[in-house]
Amino acid sequence: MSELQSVEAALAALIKDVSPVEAETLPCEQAGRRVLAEEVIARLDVPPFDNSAMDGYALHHEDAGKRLPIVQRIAAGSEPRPLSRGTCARIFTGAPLPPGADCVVMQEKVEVVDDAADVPLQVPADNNVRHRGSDVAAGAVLLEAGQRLDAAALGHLASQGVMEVSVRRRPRVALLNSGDEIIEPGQPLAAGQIYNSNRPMLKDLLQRFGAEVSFIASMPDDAEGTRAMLALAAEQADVVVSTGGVSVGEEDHVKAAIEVIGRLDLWRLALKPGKPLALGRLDTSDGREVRFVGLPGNPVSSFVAAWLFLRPLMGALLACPNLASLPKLAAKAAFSTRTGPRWHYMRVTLSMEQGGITAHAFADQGSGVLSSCVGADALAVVPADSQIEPGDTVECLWLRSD
Ligand SMILES: Nc1nc2c(c(=O)[nH]1)N[C@H]1C(S)=C(S)[C@@H](COP(=O)(O)OP(=O)(O)OC[C@H]3O[C@@H](n4cnc5c(N)ncnc54)[C@H](O)[C@@H]3O)O[C@H]1N2
Ligand code: MOO
Repeated sequence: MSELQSVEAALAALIKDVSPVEAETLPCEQAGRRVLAEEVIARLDVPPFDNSAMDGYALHHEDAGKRLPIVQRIAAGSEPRPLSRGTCARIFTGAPLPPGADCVVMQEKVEVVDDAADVPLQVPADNNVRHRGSDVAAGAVLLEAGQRLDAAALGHLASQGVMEVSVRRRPRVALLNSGDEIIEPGQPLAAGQIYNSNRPMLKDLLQRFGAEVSFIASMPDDAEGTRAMLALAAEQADVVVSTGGVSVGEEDHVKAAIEVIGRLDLWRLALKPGKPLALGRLDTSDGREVRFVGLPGNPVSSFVAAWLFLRPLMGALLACPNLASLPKLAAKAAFSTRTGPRWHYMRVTLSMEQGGITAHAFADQGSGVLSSCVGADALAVVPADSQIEPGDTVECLWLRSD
């Protein structure tokens, strides 16, 4: 396993044969950000009746240009009477159109004289009318299976009177970190120690990708303790994620532990940052096989590899196509760089400039420099053994989506 593996090959190995987690039924108000396990079919036409898009006057378009007596007043929520030709109805936004009317003139364009309305000369049929079923037709697919329930999707469900939905349960992830030098915020720093930045960062990313972080622990920097903690973590979770301890030093026990108590599928990628990433599996006492992702300890390596690997892994477990890959966009580089044998995933901010999108690289792209991830809009992907000059086009992976 000395060859560097491609990101593509590693991702394919990671999600191969991953089965989606089970479905559960949840009230809609608890289902935000969850992924639909089944498609939802519309029960109702939306809007359920023809209605007015404006506060104004409803009439038949052939009565345009006349002075029309105002013969009824239709508020939202009321049931209109049929409208005779040569008359009009005062109507409000969202109120049902009366039978016999086919258009609405907004009140700003109408002169009211006594109990009659002078309407403009030309009013096309359908003017300011929202037709029954124009948004959603009953029987049509309202939302597809695999759709993440964002704000608009939740509104769409409510517009149908839907109160509960079948969604994937959140995949349970055990999050471990290695390194005796790593301590938690709240404790004073002794010489040589650093705070655990990867734990809250990875926890937040995992939750954002749809996971429940069900178990969090630190692994001791020894072989036996590392094996015991990995085995315990696997019992609690669908996926075990660790950070640190996957490189080549004799203090790096994680990869070796996986080789003893589980199986190592792949190690070392042509990826900068993130080279020593390790992928494998662990067996549990109840006969389950749990995926293992060993992220490198350098904070930036963990951050980048989480976007590249943990997000699509959650996509496979949740059967959610949007999580399978990051949105791509082409940008003009505002930087120069040269790569060696690894593909470089550079943290960039994006700006709109004449001629399109420009990518600005953070000045220090070191894998320990976490400030290069704060405020990053995208990862600019620079292939191995290549050179980028300002103005060259680079492919960027957008980090602002779910
Ligand atoms: N001789 C070699 N040394 C290294 C190689 C190599 O190929 N040959 N690879 C380097 C690369 S690339 C990376 S990336 C790192 C990854 O190593 P590990 O995954 O074993 O990570 P650690 O050694 O445990 O830690 C690396 C670095 O990150 C800090 N760290 C670790 N965990 C956390 C945490 N939870 N929060 C904040 N910071 C953390 C740790 O203190 C180290 O500074 O290996 C290179 N070495
Ligand atoms: O792969 Mo390491 O992440 O370059 O520092």
